[in-house]
Amino acid sequence: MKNTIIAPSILASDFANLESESKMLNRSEADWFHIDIMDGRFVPNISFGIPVTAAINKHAQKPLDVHLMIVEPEKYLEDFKNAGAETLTVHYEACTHLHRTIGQIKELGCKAGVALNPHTPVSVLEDVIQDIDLVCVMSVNPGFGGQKFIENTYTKIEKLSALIKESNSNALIEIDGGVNMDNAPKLIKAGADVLVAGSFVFNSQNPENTIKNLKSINKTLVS
Ligand SMILES: O=C(CO)[C@H](O)[C@H](O)COP(=O)(O)O
Repeated sequence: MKNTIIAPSILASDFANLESESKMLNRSEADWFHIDIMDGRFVPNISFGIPVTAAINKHAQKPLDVHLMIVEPEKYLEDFKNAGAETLTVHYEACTHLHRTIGQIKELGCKAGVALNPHTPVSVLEDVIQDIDLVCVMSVNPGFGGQKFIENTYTKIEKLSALIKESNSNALIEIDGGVNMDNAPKLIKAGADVLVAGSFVFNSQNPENTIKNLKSINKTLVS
């Protein structure tokens, strides 16, 4: 069984203690830092932006996976790259010229991700799937942490896995929203490569241990 990437979402962390939260993630078995950028326009919530991302990057010793839940993301790609982003994920629903935006991300030297809202079918990615490094499947409606996982996600992962395979794409499948120890094994079995977990990690008694438990799921699954 492949090694699942665990990307805790900073959105659920203690914003007054980002240095210690970052150090906890450095110590933990987390693979990436997931950074949720919300603009109050694409989604009905505002999180934080470029300076806070750069501040987290000062302490992070792992790649920053930056999820842009914003309109006109192409205007800010370079700023987020300079703030430390390794992966830049834009929303399909926010990009009129998605192919151009993907090209801009790659020209910056970042990995390119595309996120899909729950209502958006994976088939919209048919003509760009070979150009991207990651598909972020939203398993909640974006904008808030702590929401209930949408069960249709499993079917969507299966359809996306088939599309990736038939297109000879190397894109990773990332699942974002409502991920916990109950649904994570089924998500991995369905084909998820990256699990984003916010409240399940940061609201737990021992976040480091919770990350360890998520990371160890692979070992319990028969390949
Ligand atoms: O993108 C997001 C919300 O738009 C968050 O990353 C996502 O909701 C993860 O948080 P949680 O694990 O608490 O559901």
